[in-house]
Parts: sequence; structure tokens; C-alpha cells
Amino acid sequence: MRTALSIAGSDSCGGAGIQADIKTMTMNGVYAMTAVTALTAQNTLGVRAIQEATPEFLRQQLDAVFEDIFPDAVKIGMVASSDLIRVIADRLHCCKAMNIVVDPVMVSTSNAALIKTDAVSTLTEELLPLATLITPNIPEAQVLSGMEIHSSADMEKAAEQLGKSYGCAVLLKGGHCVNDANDLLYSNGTLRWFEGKRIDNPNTHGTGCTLSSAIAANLAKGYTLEKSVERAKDYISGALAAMLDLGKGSGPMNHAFALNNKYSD
Ligand SMILES: Nc1ncnc2c1ncn2[C@@H]1O[C@H](COP(=O)(O)OP(=O)(O)OP(=O)(O)O)[C@@H](O)[C@H]1O
Ligand SMILES: Cc1ncc(CO)c(N)n1
Repeated sequence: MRTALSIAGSDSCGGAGIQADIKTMTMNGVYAMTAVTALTAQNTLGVRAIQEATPEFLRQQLDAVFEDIFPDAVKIGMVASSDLIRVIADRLHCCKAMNIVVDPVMVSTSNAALIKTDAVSTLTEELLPLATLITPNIPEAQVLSGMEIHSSADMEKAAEQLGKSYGCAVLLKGGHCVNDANDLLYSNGTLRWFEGKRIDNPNTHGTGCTLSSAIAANLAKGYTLEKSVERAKDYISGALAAMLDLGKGSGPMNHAFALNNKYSD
């Protein structure tokens, strides 16, 4: 069985973070492992508290995984501070990790800051250059590129700029656009749009975590980057279209019906 590792924060309400990643990897037929960067006390309305792992404890988790069950892909989500980012970069480099998908998580759907301001430069200098793929949403791409993004043409410029700066592929997600939810992939000098109809569902807690871990799971199974993005987009669209309605705020998605027998493997 293929394996994937999620390095991310725990979400107590189960919609985002480590919990979304385990559900997604499992539903995509991949064995999920975890290294927890932080515990969050959060629900569909907001984040109440964050307790980070110590850098030493994060290192222990990573070494325990890499020395025993080598992951076929790695997904990285919430990492709030510079010291934790440095530990991850060091271990990924030393362990020769492959198929690294970095979701540069900055704020939650409920608008809480999930990274310290001074850690953004550590993320860009130490972690993004190790990535196979980064998956910023539009606000994150604006911070990383220093560009304002208002149109498809702006998305194309920003994706290309980020890909060239960090030497990785970039999936610029269009979930924050007003009209359709079209995502843009920049890879090896070419741009490709992945079109998605906007689904009229206010429950989008964890969409970014779910998309990036679905891509990692498909890379772990040996699909190309383009095929992995295509399959992950089908997964997120299915999970949103299943219209789960839980909680008082922006609720989680329905993983059980995300694929709806679309793929047999
Ligand atoms: N209403 C929607 N209908 C269809 N697809 C959507 C919708 N909202 C988001 N998506 C898709 O979900 C994926 C995640 O995109 P989004 O831009 O929401 O990420 P994010 O902001 O990082 O997520 P999060 O809210 O978890 O931080 C993308 O493929 C995007 O196109
Ligand atoms: C732990 C965690 N990671 C990521 C997100 C982004 O949605 C969140 N809300 N919580």
C-alpha cells in the first residue's frame, strides 16, 4: 500500500488540518501518517486556542515516521513558527523526502492567523524551495508574490512568478474568486487551468487542506502532477457537492461521498 505523511495542525472539530488530511488520504486509498505541529481548539465558528509542539517533539515525530515507514508523499499544512519550519526543512532534506506538497496556510476559513508574521520569511526561504508543489489560495499568493490579484491574468502572472522564485510547481486556487472556482497550475514553464463550477455550499471549512492532501495521495499512488490535481479537484468538488451541514459556522465537508464511486482504485 502507498503511504503519505501529513505534517500539520490538529483541528478539534475535524474539518481541517490533520483530521481532514487523514480522511482524504484514506478515502483516496493511501495509508495516512501524521506529524502534529500544533493542537488547535477550534470549531466551525473560529479558533479559540493554539498549542504548538516543541521543535524537538516535532523532530521526534518526523524521525519516528521516516525511520520506519518511508512516505511516498508528504503534505505540509499549518506550521506557525520559524523553529518548527526549520525542523521540517532539515528532516525533509536529510531524509530525501519526495512528492512534497506545501499548502502555505496563513489564515483559517474563520479568519484566524495560523502563522506568526515573522515565520513567513522562514517559510519562503527554507521550505518552499524544497516543495514539488505549493498550493496557495489567492490571499496567500498575494502575500508570497507581493502582487495584487484581481483577474485570471493576474493569477497567471503570480503563479509563474512564484514557480520561478521557488523552483517548484504552483497550484493557485481560485476558491476565493467571485465566479467559478477555477484553479491554475504552473508547472515546468506551462500554465493549465482546472475548471470547477462554484458549488453553492457555505460549508467550506478545510477545502484547502483537503485539496492538498488529495494531491499528495494521488502523487503517492504514482499519478503525474497534472492527473493528481485533476483527481484532487474531482474529490473536493464531490465533497462539497455532498452538502454536509454541521455546526453553526462554515462547516466541514462530506468525505464519505466525495468520490461517489467515480474511481475504482
Ligand atoms: N464553493 C466552491 N465550489 C467549488 N469549489 C470550491 C468552492 N470553494 C472552494 N473550492 C475549491 O476548493 C479548493 C480549495 O480552495 P480555496 O481557495 O478555498 O482554498 P483555501 O482558502 O486554502 O481553503 P481553506 O478555507 O481551507 O483555507 C480549490 O480547488 C477551490 O477551487
Ligand atoms: C489546524 C488547521 N489547519 C489548517 C486550517 C486552514 O483551514 C485550519 N483551519 N486549521
